[in-house]
Amino acid sequence: MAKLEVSNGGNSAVSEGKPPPLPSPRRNSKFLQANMRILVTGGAGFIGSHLVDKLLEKETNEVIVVDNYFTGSKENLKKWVEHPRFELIRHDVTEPLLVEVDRIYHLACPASPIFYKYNPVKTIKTNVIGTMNILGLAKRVGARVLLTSTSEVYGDPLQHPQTEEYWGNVNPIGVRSCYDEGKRVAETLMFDYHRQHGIEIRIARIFNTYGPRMNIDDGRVVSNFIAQAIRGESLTIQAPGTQTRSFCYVSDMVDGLIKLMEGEVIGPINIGNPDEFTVLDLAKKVKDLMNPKVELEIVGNTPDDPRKRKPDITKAKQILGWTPKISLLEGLPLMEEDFRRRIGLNKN
Ligand SMILES: NC(=O)c1ccc[n+]([C@@H]2O[C@H](COP(=O)([O-])OP(=O)(O)OC[C@H]3O[C@@H](n4cnc5c(N)ncnc54)[C@H](O)[C@@H]3O)[C@@H](O)[C@H]2O)c1
Ligand SMILES: O=C(O)[C@H]1O[C@H](OP(=O)(O)OP(=O)(O)OC[C@H]2O[C@@H](n3ccc(=O)[nH]c3=O)[C@H](O)[C@@H]2O)[C@H](O)[C@@H](O)[C@@H]1O
Repeated sequence: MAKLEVSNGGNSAVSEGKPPPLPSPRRNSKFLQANMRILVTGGAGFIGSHLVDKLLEKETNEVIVVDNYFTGSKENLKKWVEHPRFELIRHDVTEPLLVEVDRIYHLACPASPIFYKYNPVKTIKTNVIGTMNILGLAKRVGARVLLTSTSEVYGDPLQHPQTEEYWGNVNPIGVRSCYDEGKRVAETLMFDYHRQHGIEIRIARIFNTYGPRMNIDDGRVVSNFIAQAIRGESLTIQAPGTQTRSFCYVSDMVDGLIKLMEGEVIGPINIGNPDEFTVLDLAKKVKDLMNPKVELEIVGNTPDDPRKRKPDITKAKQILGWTPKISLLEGLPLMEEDFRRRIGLNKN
């Protein structure tokens, strides 16, 4: 029996496991093997569309995106429509999918709290049934699958910064559970398909990522503050404002995801920028950089908002040779430029 790399609660280890399923004989033929065929679920969204841009820079990559456009948009991919190495399919991952691919980046899932709480039953179906469908596809065609999990699997963490070994502090019945418990089940499914069926898996635990192309009315903190500053509205700091987050620029995130997919270790691996800020710090930075006239307003918060979050990225550094390059002060102006263009308000 083949030896497979598996993770033991974040500690990479070697254990007995089934060998991965073989790609179909047709995919093995010399002609078809020339290109790497890559499926990106949720590829019309924020991170997904940046990932597609990066993947298509390589001439031997073909990309298929499936997306139901719940939070994503064709606009994000418009430069690739008609490109010979690109295909876009309207598809909901809660339904089975039949395509012949070598790699699957599985991102499909609403990510902003206002969107994932809008239809929580659909969110958990997307995480559970959607991930099972994708793993079933991987099993059939012998593809390697990467899941974009989340720092929300650590819940309101009692360990700081969070290492991959930490099991988390998650409310199983709260309003965020459709997302955080959904992702925890998705991770479990990944490992069970790996151990039981030999599927090649990779799990990234993504920490708060920001950058151009986020939905303007996405509801997440960086996009909200930038849109508010540009429109001259008060920046809405959800109480108490001392809660922390660590913000990763999207190009760094995409590099980390590709390194993880093409590396040897299955994870889970934290990918994020460890520079930690309070929400109040972030508001002050956006105000100073973009519109010193705007007010800071404390508003009510939502239940179970994690009080602090900062990734320990020792594993990403050592195993993937990855570190984030873009600081918050470099990334915010890049996002401001994109938001000003889309909102249609230039800097005075
Ligand atoms: N951005 C972050 O800070 C962050 C942090 C942690 C994890 N993640 C994960 O990364 C992934 C991408 O996040 P994002 O920020 O780009 O969010 P996003 O909302 O912009 O992208 C999600 C995409 O998935 C699509 N989608 C949703 N449900 C679907 C379904 N049932 N079938 C098909 N497509 C569906 C949406 O239309 C959208 O295009 C998500 O899995 C998210 O959980 C993101
Ligand atoms: O990185 C992660 O793992 C997760 O991070 C985010 O979840 P969250 O950190 O709650 O993201 P935001 O909605 O951007 O909130 C961040 C903080 O800013 C605060 N906030 C948000 C919006 C706002 O207008 N004002 C404000 O103070 C929130 O209360 C929260 O404390 C993402 O939305 C999830 O998709 C992702 O999985």
